[in-house]
Amino acid sequence: MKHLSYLNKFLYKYRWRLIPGIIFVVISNLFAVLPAQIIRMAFELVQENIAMYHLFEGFARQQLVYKIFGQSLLLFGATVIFMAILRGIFLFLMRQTIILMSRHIEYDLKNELYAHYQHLSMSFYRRNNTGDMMNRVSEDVSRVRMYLGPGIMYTSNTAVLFLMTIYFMISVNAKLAFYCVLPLPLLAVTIYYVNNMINHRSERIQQQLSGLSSFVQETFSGIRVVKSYVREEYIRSKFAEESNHYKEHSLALAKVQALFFPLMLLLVGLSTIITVYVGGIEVMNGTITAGNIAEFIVYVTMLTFPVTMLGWVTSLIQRAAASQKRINEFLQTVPEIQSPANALTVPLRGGIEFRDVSFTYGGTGITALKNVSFKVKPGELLAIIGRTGSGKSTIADLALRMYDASSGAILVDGHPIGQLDLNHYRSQVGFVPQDVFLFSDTISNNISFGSPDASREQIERAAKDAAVYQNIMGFEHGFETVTGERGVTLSGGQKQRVSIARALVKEPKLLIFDDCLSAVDTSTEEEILSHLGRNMAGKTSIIIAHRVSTIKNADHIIVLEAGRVVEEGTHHVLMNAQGVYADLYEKQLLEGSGETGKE
Ligand SMILES: Nc1ncnc2c1ncn2[C@@H]1O[C@H](COP(=O)(O)OP(=O)(O)OP(=O)(O)O)[C@@H](O)[C@H]1O
Repeated sequence: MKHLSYLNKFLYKYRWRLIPGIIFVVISNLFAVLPAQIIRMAFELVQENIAMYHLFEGFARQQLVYKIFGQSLLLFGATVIFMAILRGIFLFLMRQTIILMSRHIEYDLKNELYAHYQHLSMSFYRRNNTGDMMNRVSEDVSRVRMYLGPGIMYTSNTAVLFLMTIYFMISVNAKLAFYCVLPLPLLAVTIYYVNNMINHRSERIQQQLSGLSSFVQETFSGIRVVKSYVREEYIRSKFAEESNHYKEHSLALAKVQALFFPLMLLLVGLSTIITVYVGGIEVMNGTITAGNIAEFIVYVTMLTFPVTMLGWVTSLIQRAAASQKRINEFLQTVPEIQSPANALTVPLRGGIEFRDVSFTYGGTGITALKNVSFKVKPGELLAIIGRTGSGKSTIADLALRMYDASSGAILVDGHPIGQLDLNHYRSQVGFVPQDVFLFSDTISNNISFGSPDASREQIERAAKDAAVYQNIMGFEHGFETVTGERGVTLSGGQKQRVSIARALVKEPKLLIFDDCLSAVDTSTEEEILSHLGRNMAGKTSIIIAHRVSTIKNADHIIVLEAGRVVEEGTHHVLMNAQGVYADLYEKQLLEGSGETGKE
C-alpha cells in the first residue's frame, strides 16, 4: 500500500471531486437501504389488512377496507420507486465525480511519466526494452486508475452500505443478523482467490498476446526477407504454434471464469436459506414478524454485491500497488546526463577537443574508445574514417553528450562539455545519425522537426542543399507527401538526404554526419559536399565516413582502428605515410572503378 501513497498528491489535487463523490456514495446508499424497511411495512400491512378484511366479512365496510388497503399499498410502491430514482441520481453523481477524478489522474500520471521518459538518457533506453517502457504508460497506469476509480468508489460504497445494513439488521434482531452475514466473509475470501486466479491467467494471456503481436509485426516488416527466402510455411507454422499457446491460456481462463458466478450464487443462496430458516424460527418464537424476514432478504441481497466487490477490489488494489511500485521505481530513475546547476549557455563557436578519451559501454562492457585525442578548430572540417565497429559513431555520441566519457575530457570551445547547458548546446548542433529515422508525417514536417519555425523557403533551401529537392518535387504532393510508417515510401538514399536536410535547416554551428552518405551515389555525394562547403563556411563539421572519396578534402582526418587513433593528418599527409589510410584508398579505388550508382 505504501507504493500507492505516491498518488495522494493527486487525490489532494482533485479533492473537490473526491469529497462530494464520497458524500454521494453515502446518500445513494441511504436510498438503497430505506426501501427494505418500506417493504417490511408493506408486508406487515398486508398481514394486518387481510385479517381486517376477513373481520368485515358480510359488512358493507369490507369494500372500504379493501380500498384503503389498496391505496396504502400503492403509496408504498410509489415510495420505493421514488427512492430507487433518487438512488439512481446519486449513483450517477457518484460515478460522475469519482470515476471522472480517476480519469483526470490517469491523464496527469501518463503525462508525468511521458515527460520523465523524454528526460532520461540514452543509456536508459539501451537498458530497457520498448515493450516494457510502453507498458508503464499504458498497462500500469490503467491498473492504477482502477484503484483510483472503481477501487475507491466500491470500497467506500461497500463500507457505507455494510455499516448501514448491519445497523438496521441488528436493530431488528441481532441473532438473525449474525446468521445472515455468516457466509459473507467466505464469499469475500472465495471471490478474492478466484479473482486472483483470473488475474494471473489474464496476465499470462496478455503476455502471450503481446508476444504474438510483436511476432506478427516483425514478420510483416520483414516480409521481403521472408518471401525471398521462401520461409512463408515456416513462419506460418510458428504463428500457429504461438497462437495455440494463446488459445490454451484463454481456455484455462474461461474455466475459472465459469466458476465465478455459480460460486457466487451458491453462497448468496446459502445466506438466503439461513435467513429464511433462522428467521422462521424467530417468527415462531414471536421475536420478529414475517415482514422482517422479507426485509432481511432484501438486506442480504443488497450486501452480496458489495461483498463480491470487496474480494474484487482487494485483488485490484494489490495489482495497482504492484504497478505503482514499478512506476515509482521508474520515476525515481535519475537521468545520467543532465545539465549542471549554473550551466553555461554560451553561443557555440565550434571548437571541439577530445583529450585522452576512453569510453566503455555500460551494458556490454565493450571498450569502444581508447585514449582518443583530437582537436577541431572552429570552422574546420574533421573527418573520421575506420573499419566497422572501430568506434566512429561512439565519437559522435560523445560529442553530442549522449553519454559521458569514462575517462579523459571533452572540451567545447575550451569548456568541459559537462558544464554546458544540454538543451542549449544540442540546439546548436546538427546531427545526422547513421540509421535514419523519419516520423510518419509530411516531408516538410520531417525536415523542420528541429526548427519548427523554419519558413517554407528555408525548408526548400535545406532540401536543395541536401540534393533531395528534385526528388521531393517529383512526388505528387511535393513537400506535403506523408512518409509512411518510418518513411517507407522513400528510398534509402532519399531518406538519408531528408535526414540531412533536417540537420541543415537548423543552420547549426556544429554539424555531425554519422556515415549518412552511404546510400547515395558518388555524384550526389559530391553535390551535397559542395553545398556543405558553402553553407558550413566558418562553421565546424565532423564527417564520419567509410569512403575515402567522401573525406578527401577534410582539414583533418583521423583513422580509427579498434577504438584507437592509428593515423591522422590531411589526405596528402596520410597518403604519403603509406599506412592504413593509403591502403584503404588504394582498395576503394580498385572497387570504385567497377562501382555504379547505389541508389
Ligand atoms: N549501445 C551500445 N552498447 C554496447 N556496445 C556498443 C553500443 N554501440 C556500439 N557498441 C560497441 O562499440 C563498438 C564501437 O561501435 P561504433 O558504433 O562506435 O562503431 P562504428 O565505427 O561507428 O561502426 P560502423 O561503421 O559499423 O557504424 C562496437 O564494438 C560495438 O559493438
